[in-house]
Amino acid sequence: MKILVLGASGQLGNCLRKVAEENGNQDISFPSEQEGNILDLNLLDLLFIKEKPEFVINCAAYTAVDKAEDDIEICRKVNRDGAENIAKACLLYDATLIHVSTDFVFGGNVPKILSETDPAKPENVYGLTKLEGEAAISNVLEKYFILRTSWLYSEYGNNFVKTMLRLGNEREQLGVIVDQTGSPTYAVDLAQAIFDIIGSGSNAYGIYHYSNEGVTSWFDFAKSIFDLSNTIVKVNPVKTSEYVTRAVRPAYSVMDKNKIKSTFGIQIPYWRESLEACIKKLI
Ligand SMILES: NC(=O)C1=CN([C@@H]2O[C@H](COP(=O)(O)OP(=O)(O)OC[C@H]3O[C@@H](n4cnc5c(N)ncnc54)[C@H](OP(=O)(O)O)[C@@H]3O)[C@@H](O)[C@H]2O)C=CC1
Ligand SMILES: Cc1cn([C@H]2C[C@H](O)[C@@H](COP(=O)(O)OP(=O)(O)O[C@H]3O[C@@H](C)C(=O)[C@@H](O)[C@H]3O)O2)c(=O)[nH]c1=O
Repeated sequence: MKILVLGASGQLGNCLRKVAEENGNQDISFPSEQEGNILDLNLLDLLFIKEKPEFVINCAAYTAVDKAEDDIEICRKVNRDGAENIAKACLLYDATLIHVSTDFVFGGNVPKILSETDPAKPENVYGLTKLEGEAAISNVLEKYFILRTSWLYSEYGNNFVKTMLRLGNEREQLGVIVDQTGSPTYAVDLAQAIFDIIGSGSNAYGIYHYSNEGVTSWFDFAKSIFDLSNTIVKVNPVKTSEYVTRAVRPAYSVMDKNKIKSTFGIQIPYWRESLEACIKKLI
């Protein structure tokens, strides 16, 4: 089963590489951003001809949520046009696309657990362009799995866990938002779930939600990061209104995972247990 990973040098790309190595999967390629620039259709064409993938995993994205507010054009190019380019290549070469999207497609103004059929209503540029990417894929292709995930972290790349560990060692106290609720996701768990979907041989194409089990706030998440890493730092709960950011973030973005669990028989770890596993690798 030949697999091609795009956006391979990012956080999730690195986790896919690590899990593939651990699983002994060698039939997978991880081209660099130059070899696999998703904005270049000719380059994608050559890559698909060379690799002949049956599955393509798209991890490439513009993920700087605040910066995106002032950088709409490039953000949309990567998150919408890039996704569309990959879908077109998948259609042409008969590959199945696994694309990663986000809880930020939801506005999060209502404290309701969100299923795949709930209406999306993004409140920031990043979420909007990711939603446009989802639509572009479903307009072009039938054979796709879109996995919406949330609050991704791992030992690779930039993420909230690594930021907290750094700030916790630099400062005596920190303010962390207490009124945004969601579910953290260890990118290694997501990587394994992606391989499970490929391995299932299922053709139940469509949109799926995946995060770790359980619900928390950024404040409680930060407290757990410091507890599990034995970092001594005072964490002060702050309200969203007191912590000014360029982009608006959802107040409540907890996603229902029943569809992915029942369709593929995937078992999802509880967020704190996965966090512990990640912290052990980081300290
Ligand atoms: N991080 C998170 O908290 C969450 C992420 N997601 C989604 O998960 C997916 C993976 O995220 P994550 O691994 O954390 O993101 P990263 O930002 O770590 O990785 C994205 C990668 O895509 C690359 N990239 C950007 N533009 C292009 C391009 N034109 N061609 C090829 N590659 C490109 C980036 O390169 P460079 O760094 O050089 O720009 C980077 O290596 C994304 O789709 C994201 O939207 C969903 C929910 C939460
Ligand atoms: C660094 C820091 C952040 N925060 C808040 C700001 C924000 O509401 C929240 C998370 O901030 P970050 O900038 O780390 O994460 P952010 O970029 O908002 O994370 C999002 O990334 C995109 C790509 C997604 O798809 C989302 O699922 C989500 O993971 O924590 C604090 O309250 N205190 C702090 O010291």
